Amino acid sequence: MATLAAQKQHKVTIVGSGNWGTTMSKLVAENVQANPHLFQQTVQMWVYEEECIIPKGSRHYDPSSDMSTKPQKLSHVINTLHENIKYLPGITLPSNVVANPDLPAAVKDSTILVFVLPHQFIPRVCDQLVGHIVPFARGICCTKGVDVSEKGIRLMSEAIGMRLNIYCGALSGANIASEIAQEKYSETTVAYDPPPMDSRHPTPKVSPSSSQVDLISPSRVNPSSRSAPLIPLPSDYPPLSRENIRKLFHRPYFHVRIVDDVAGVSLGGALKNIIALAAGYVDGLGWGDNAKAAVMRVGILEMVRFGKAFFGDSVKTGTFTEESCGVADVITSCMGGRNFRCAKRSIETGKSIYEIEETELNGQKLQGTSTAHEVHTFLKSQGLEAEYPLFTAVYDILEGNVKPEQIPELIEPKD
Ligand SMILES: NC(=O)C1=CN([C@@H]2O[C@H](COP(=O)(O)OP(=O)(O)OC[C@H]3O[C@@H](n4cnc5c(N)ncnc54)[C@H](O)[C@@H]3O)[C@@H](O)[C@H]2O)C=CC1
Ligand SMILES: O=C(CO)COP(=O)(O)O
Repeated sequence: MATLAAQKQHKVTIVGSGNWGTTMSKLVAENVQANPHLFQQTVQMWVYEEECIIPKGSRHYDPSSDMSTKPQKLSHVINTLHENIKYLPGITLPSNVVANPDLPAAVKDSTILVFVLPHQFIPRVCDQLVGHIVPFARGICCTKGVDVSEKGIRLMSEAIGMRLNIYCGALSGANIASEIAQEKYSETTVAYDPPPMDSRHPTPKVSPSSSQVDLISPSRVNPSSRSAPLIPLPSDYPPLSRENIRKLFHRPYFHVRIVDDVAGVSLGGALKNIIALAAGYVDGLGWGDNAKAAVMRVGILEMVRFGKAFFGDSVKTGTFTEESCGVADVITSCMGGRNFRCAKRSIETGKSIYEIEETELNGQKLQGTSTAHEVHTFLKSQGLEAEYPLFTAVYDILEGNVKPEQIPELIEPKD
């Protein structure tokens, strides 16, 4: 009788440890415990190291302890208290989450890399990963943003995949981290559609003329241009099928739907942050829910138009309208997200949104402000700013070119 090859387990590293990164570490760590045949039991969480001190309001505050009186390394505090007191206070992490400030050590031998960094840090962190990951690793990008350069626009999952020469899917949804950390029900969308290529299948051919990130279509970086063919997953690992990826993320309180539209999922997460800023502005003006609904409506139309215009047939309209990563994320982000709250506060206080981010977010980062700039840079390069009046209005408000009070006239269709 034939014996089955000994199966290895996948090692998972969460690259990031902010508000969402720490929440992802918690739920992934719960799932690896539930699936020991698929996943190694320790989940590494890479921490961008900094010093912190336990604040007075914390349940861990103890004036007789060094941690409450002298600055300590954040990774040490997380591993000692099993709590990220800075970015996810009040939530106990499973003991199999190990905070690690050493990036190469954190990703060593990991076959699954879950990227949860603010998008501005992705390129640099990926550059630091080159040569330190196994070549057959797979990525899932939970970061919300886009990557714009003089070469064009690409998804963060593409930016990761092309820099590291790995397949990278995306996870995005109506997912305010603090609610999920408290195990309140939510849904998410995972875009995962890898080429059929474990060692039982041939590696897909890549055109020899492809020249990595330099190859661009008229409007965007060509996602299929890679420096080398993808490396198949060795057959002694469990397959990284959709079902097994679902097992990594699905929890009773975090319901996963898997689709194949990486562009739609990624763009929903990135562009809703611009819409949330607009919603924050009109709410800060005291204009009420109808005004908020109006900017959400226009923003959703621009989101779909943007996807179709620049990502073509790879984007499905239904991803925006039917999945958590689309309209649902716009709604939750325009009710309670950080971009919404900070834009609103900036109107209420008369301070710039950058000052609000600096003084009120305790190190957490907004993604909408830089995304508005990046999307504007890209649209301008295409001469298409006027086709996206809400995205353009948010950019112009951030730049001080127009006032939030002008939003209604700015988004009114022009004959
Ligand atoms: N917080 C949320 O509710 C959700 C966030 N997201 C997305 O997840 C991504 C990550 O956000 P969060 O985890 O919330 O982060 P965060 O905004 O809470 O924290 C900022 C993180 O950036 C790190 N950092 C600071 N400087 C750095 C540097 N130079 N290099 C690398 N890292 C540095 C900090 O250590 C911290 O971990 C973003 O794209 C965000 O849009 C997605 C869904 C929900
Ligand atoms: O992406 C989010 C909810 O899905 C969180 O949005 P903020 O970054 O605006 O808090």
